[in-house]
Amino acid sequence: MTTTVENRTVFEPLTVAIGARAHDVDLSQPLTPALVAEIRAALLEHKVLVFPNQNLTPDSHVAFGRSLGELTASHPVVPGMDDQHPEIYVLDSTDGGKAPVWHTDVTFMKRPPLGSVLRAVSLPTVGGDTCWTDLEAAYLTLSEPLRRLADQLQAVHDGRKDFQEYLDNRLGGEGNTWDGDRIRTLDPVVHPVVRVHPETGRKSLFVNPGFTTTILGLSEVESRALLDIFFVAIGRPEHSVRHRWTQGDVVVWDNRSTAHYAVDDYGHFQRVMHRITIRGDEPFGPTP
Ligand SMILES: O=C(O)CCC(=O)C(=O)O
Ligand SMILES: [Fe+2]
Repeated sequence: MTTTVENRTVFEPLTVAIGARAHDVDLSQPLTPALVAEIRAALLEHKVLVFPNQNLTPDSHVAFGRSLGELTASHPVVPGMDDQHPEIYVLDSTDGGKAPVWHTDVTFMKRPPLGSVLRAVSLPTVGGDTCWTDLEAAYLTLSEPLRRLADQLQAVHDGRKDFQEYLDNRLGGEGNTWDGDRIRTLDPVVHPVVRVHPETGRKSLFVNPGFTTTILGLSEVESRALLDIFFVAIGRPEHSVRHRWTQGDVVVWDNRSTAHYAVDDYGHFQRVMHRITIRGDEPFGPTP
């Protein structure tokens, strides 16, 4: 459904499953409470909101993020942009800032972010799109018996493959403060395989090829086979939206019910994005 505020059309759906584009919204200006409420409601309905042609600075990017919720540090491990902007995570393709795999952000922590606000700062001349996919739709592609099984499972999420070396070698073992704790180790965490959205009550298939390594209580072979089945359910084009960036575009996503994939099709061109993250809560599964 298209959303209107004071007779203006604000959000136009991009697909029936996921994604909407905002019209006539200037994120550099202070937002009225009514508009903030519309953005929050649209995020629950569409999961991914595209705000084209914005003119944000690092300061106004942070200010917009704050209007949506409490911000985290840039990342548990990767330092923020500078002392003035510790919340901004700079993804620079020439310094490892690529993510060409379906993943939900920071699920290797007990409390992954609620959502993120990503801004295109410097784009390659070709390629560099980002895709988001609906994990509620992924859950619904599973057969009923498999859904019943998934509802009961828990899985291990491990960020060490991606961030341990960075933590040890580039930061001397001292990461950022996350949920009040200084990060010195990246101990794997356990989350339900099916996450219940804390605001809508809808179920998502909350595993991801980026960070989920095993399913608790299964043999290694069973765990691998079942994760493969779950991963195949994630990322169908029909459940996904792909954004072709223009400089200044801002995209907000709900990290509780989506995964995303940054397409690495621009070779050695530089691509720089700024991301801020909104603090989230501990995922919970369906009650038996
Ligand atoms: O670079 C992008 O388009 C997205 C990268 C990513 O995974 C993120 O910002 O969380
Ligand atoms: Fe990401």
